Amino acid sequence: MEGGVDYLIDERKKAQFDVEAMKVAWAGSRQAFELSDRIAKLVANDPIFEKFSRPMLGRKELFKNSLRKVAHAWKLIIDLRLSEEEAKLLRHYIDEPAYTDLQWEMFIPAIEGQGTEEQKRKWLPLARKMQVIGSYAQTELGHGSNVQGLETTATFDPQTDEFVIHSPTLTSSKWWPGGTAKVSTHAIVYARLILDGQFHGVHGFIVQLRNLENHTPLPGITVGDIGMKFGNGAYNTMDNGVIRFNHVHIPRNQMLMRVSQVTREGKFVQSDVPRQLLYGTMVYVRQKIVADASKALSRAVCIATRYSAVRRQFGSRNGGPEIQVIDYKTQQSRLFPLLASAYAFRFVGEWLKWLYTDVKQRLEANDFSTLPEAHACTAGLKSLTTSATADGIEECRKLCGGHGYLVSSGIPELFATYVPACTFEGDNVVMMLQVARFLVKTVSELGYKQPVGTTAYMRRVTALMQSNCAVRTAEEWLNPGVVVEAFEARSTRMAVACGQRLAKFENPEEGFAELSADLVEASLAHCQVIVVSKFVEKLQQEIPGKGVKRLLEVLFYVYALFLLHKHQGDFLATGYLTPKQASLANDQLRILYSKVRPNAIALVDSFNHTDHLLSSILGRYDGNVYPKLYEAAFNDPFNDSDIADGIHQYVQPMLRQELHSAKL
Ligand SMILES: CCCCCCCCCCCCCCCCCCC/C=C/C(=O)SCCNC(=O)CCNC(=O)[C@H](O)C(C)(C)COP(=O)(O)OP(=O)(O)OC[C@H]1O[C@@H](n2cnc3c(N)ncnc32)[C@H](O)[C@@H]1OP(=O)(O)O
Ligand SMILES: Cc1cc2nc3c(=O)[nH]c(=O)nc-3n(C[C@H](O)[C@H](O)[C@H](O)COP(=O)(O)OP(=O)(O)OC[C@H]3O[C@@H](n4cnc5c(N)ncnc54)[C@H](O)[C@@H]3O)c2cc1C
Repeated sequence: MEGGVDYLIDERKKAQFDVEAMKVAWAGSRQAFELSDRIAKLVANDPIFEKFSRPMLGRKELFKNSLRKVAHAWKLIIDLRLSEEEAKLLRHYIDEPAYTDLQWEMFIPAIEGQGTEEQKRKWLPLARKMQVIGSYAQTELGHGSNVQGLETTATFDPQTDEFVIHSPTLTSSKWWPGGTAKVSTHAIVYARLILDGQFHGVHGFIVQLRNLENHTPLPGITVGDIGMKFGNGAYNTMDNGVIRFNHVHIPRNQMLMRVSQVTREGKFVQSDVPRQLLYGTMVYVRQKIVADASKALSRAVCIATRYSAVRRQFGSRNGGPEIQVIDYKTQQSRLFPLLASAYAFRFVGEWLKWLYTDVKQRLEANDFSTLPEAHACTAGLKSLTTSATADGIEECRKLCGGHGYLVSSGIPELFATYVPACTFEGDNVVMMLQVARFLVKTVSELGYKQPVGTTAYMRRVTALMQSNCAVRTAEEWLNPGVVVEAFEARSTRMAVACGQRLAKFENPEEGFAELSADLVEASLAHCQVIVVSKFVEKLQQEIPGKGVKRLLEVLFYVYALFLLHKHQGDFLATGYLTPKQASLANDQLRILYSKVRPNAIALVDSFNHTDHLLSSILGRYDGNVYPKLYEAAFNDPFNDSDIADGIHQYVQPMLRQELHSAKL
């Protein structure tokens, strides 16, 4: 058997649900599905957006090609009058990090969230028309996570009514800002505000970097690229920059002044707006990153699932077909939880978008009450989903065996592009420690303050601490209430235990540092409660289409019981489950895998990923893997000639024993 075309045709016949309806459930609505499908096809059919050859290009060629794609995309946006939502979908399907990500997802949101009305009126139209191109320059060579430790200074000069932006040390050089090395004309630069010799915290300043006529850096600005990053292609389409400022003057009205103001006289005025709003752009982007996780994981899972149905190993008797690797229970136990996670992250991402929209509206009306919860949720879910997705993509590579290591599998580039999400917008451990602070505070207030939002379950602290799981059979695990309660009890017990241990320290900060590894685990447990509960809430909604809801229920149980199995140490140590109950959960998990099995291909088809987006021979929709792998090998430019450069010079002298006289 040369190709897997027939295998995938057979697999699609096994589906026990309406795939078209599942596509709508995945997209969120019929309208969202149609929009997304239209833009996906627009990109797939446009040769300028070809990306299969990307990993073979050198850095300069790669970058220039990326600039061309953005220019073409921008032209399409104007010609086709695409809305902002459509433009962002276009970016998703083009699938290439570029300076526009920073322009649209950080520079513009930073001005929207931290600018005054006057600043918004001036800068937003320019940015939205791409008449200025902006980036987000926060991180420095010496500090990224510790924003309060940034060293760049913005000193007010009352003589000229200007701020002087300066990099006083090597470590204060801005380091990483995407889009900055070669493209952006402006950046939001985060710097320590100095007024009359006094430090007034870190603030954002709009700084022009380049001449708008000839694109050269302005006087006092040294700027360049920080160098090649992990993987060929991948994030190297982005020009991450280094910037040094040598006493660069900017007008006073280019400090983002919604949170605090500096008057003409150089006086600092703190408004009623909490200082944390300066971090608002990161809350916005973390929410986007959560939404992005399901997209990335679903791509890897789609490739690994299709290939697992095509690939056969062992079990042949008398020359008959071998076993499809997807039928191995070990393959299922590694793959199906990732499939279920993609759906879980899709739904929690949808909810987080709602939460963010709600917070944004409140912030605009100067209601800051839900900001701590939004910060904890975005930080925690960003950490949970990106870590699981990065690990999941790598697991998908292994699920594809040796061929998964080929660039043409599509997985190496996806992995290389995706993994920095565990670090940027907040290192994942640092983010979980933020959740920990929120949890510790919630637990310490339990005696007199009702927890709300995602910690509301801790109102039942007494019951969750005292009652134990009642499951007696594997079947009894198929109850959403039972499953959610198990996660809530484990999380509450872990958080309360941390709180009790912290109370023994005289210095709370010392205690927090000492117990930080346990606190991270408690935070993860809490974030898992959120993901599991939001999946259940999704299932409580009306979900049309034959068999769709039933399959989503199966995936919910797979996701939750897989986590329970993986973290059974926590569930047992906190005393909520007995070893027997944990073992019953695992028995149920095996039954669930057999329910997923006939639907696996249809479930990944429901992501509606085009072959262009997957850019994978192993994950091709038609399953025609082997002929295409063979064809691609001989199409590789390395195979242009039978005799590679260097063979005559370095190999033949060795074969002839003439190496000592050869010119090397
Ligand atoms: C072709 C045309 C196409 C057009 C369309 C294009 C569209 C493109 C679409 C693209 C989609 C892709 C989307 C993704 C793009 C992403 C690109 C990413 C590139 C990467 C960028 C970056 O990485 S930017 C830099 C990010 N840096 C960080 O995240 C730093 C992390 N550190 C921190 O956030 C903080 O310093 C901290 C959280 C660690 C806090 O430290 P510390 O304790 O020192 O804090 P403070 O003392 O300052 O404050 C404590 C107090 O504040 C609370 N708090 C902290 N953060 C927040 C917050 N964000 N919001 C609210 N509250 C916060 C904290 O909990 C404390 O509260 P207490 O109550 O006092 O405890
Ligand atoms: C591809 C990419 C694009 C980026 N784009 C931008 C951009 O456009 N603009 C921008 O401003 N920045 C950008 N960044 C920078 C990014 O935001 C930072 O790298 C990130 O915030 C992490 O900070 P750091 O590098 O200082 O890590 P560090 O904080 O130095 O982390 C190193 C290690 O220390 C640990 N650690 C640090 N603090 C603590 C703590 N308190 N407790 C326990 N452990 C701790 C971390 O867990 C990690 O293991 C980008 C980064 C990447 C990789």
